[in-house]
Amino acid sequence: MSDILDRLHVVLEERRRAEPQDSYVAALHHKGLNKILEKVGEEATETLLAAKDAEHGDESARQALIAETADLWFHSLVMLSHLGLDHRQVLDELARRFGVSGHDEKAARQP
Ligand SMILES: N=c1c2ncn([C@@H]3O[C@H](COP(=O)(O)OP(=O)(O)OP(=O)(O)O)[C@@H](O)[C@H]3O)c2ncn1[C@@H]1O[C@H](COP(=O)(O)O)[C@@H](O)[C@H]1O
Repeated sequence: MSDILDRLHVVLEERRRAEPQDSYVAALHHKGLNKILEKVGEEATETLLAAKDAEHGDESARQALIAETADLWFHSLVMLSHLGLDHRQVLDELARRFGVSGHDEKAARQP
């Protein structure tokens, strides 16, 4: 799971230097933090609406919630990238709360 975050991170870093007309992420960086935050807010709202639908919904409602959550995570990663941060600091923080260092994180996930 964190492998895909690592790979996406590499792409997001490249997009900070890309031309806005060539890439959605580069266009977001070009528009600036306020636009990125607007997208994070939009995706958060869409995610909570999808969660309400999924509560008593069918499989397609559950899939829609997964897609909206992916949009929210993705735009949150763009926000972190815009500010010179990335998923590794967030995973380290979660690991700290879980009572392990980032280094021990994989071991802690073993059943
Ligand atoms: N994971 C994603 C991803 N998830 C969602 N999105 C985009 O996020 C947008 C979602 O916003 P909306 O649903 O509001 O759609 P929209 O109306 O088109 O958006 P706006 O015009 O309102 O900004 C869509 O345009 C999606 O295509 C993503 N765009 C890119 N990625 C990843 O980022 C990488 C780099 O993307 P580019 O910068 O486009 O090369 C890609 O290889 C992907 O791996």
